[in-house]
Amino acid sequence: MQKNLPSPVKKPFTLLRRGSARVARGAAPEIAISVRDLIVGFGDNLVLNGLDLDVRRGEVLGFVGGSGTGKSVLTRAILGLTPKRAGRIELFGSDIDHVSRAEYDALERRIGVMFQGGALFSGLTVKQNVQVPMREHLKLSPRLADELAMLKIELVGLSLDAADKFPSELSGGMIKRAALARALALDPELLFLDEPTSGLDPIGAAEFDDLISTLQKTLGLTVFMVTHDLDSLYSICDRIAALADEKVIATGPIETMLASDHPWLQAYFHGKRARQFDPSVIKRGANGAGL
Ligand SMILES: Nc1ncnc2c1ncn2[C@@H]1O[C@H](COP(=O)(O)OP(=O)(O)OP(=O)(O)O)[C@@H](O)[C@H]1O
Repeated sequence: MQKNLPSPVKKPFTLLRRGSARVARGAAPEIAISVRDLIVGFGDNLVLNGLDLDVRRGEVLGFVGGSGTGKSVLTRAILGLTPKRAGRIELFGSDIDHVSRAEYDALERRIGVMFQGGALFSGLTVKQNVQVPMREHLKLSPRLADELAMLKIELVGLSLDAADKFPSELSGGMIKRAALARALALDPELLFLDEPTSGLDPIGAAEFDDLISTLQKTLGLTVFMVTHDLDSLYSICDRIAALADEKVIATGPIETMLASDHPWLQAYFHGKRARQFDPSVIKRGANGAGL
């Protein structure tokens, strides 16, 4: 997915059209992201064709699909970075094609994005990277900006002396944590994670999964996570959505994926590199039942 993602991070929503429709008011919608009949293509290459997807508030949704099927394109379309040909995308109940400038700014502040590879600004320290979204959206004194950045750095499990290091001085795992700290800079409700465990060794990947899971629970986050990591899908995802044939072909808990007879899901979840089904590692709901 990295090939199409900006580096360093490009501002999400830059392609949003700013109309005049009002943001839905009243009770908070249960659906954080709603996508309907989405069509995205490049020339003759139709990548997404009639895609529907809901991401519920407070869930971790794992988004899977073969290489080149359009996971990145969907993520970028939701973030307003890739234009669509047709369809409707709502964030927190607001149609992103019809929000005013003020509503757009407010939406942007509710979202954090961790791009694959981190997409940190190489000329800025970790602390300065974390402060980039704060500078864009908040009017903070330097002292408060420093204190807040240090809090985020601590939150993701980095030692405080990492704050003054440049990305080139960090390990792969530290870069991911720094990128996560930046994604959390504005206390978002919705977090986009792009292959967060790729490139980590199994222990580092498991630790990162635990971190995401802990943060999601303690901060009440909704998480949209593109991943190829079966361990993440089993252990931290409430539901999984699978992309194939230009659409979401299945959504549901891991059991739904395991039971599907779609050839791609069969190959992915039961193929040579799949793991043995172990119910004890599946994420459990509050009542102890599988979700
Ligand atoms: N800006 C673009 N211009 C032209 N084609 C594009 C563009 N962005 C993506 N594509 C095409 O869209 C298709 C889907 O690409 P995408 O990067 O979304 O796949 P992916 O599912 O994220 O793959 P991977 O798992 O390998 O990262 C590919 O055929 C890709 O070449």
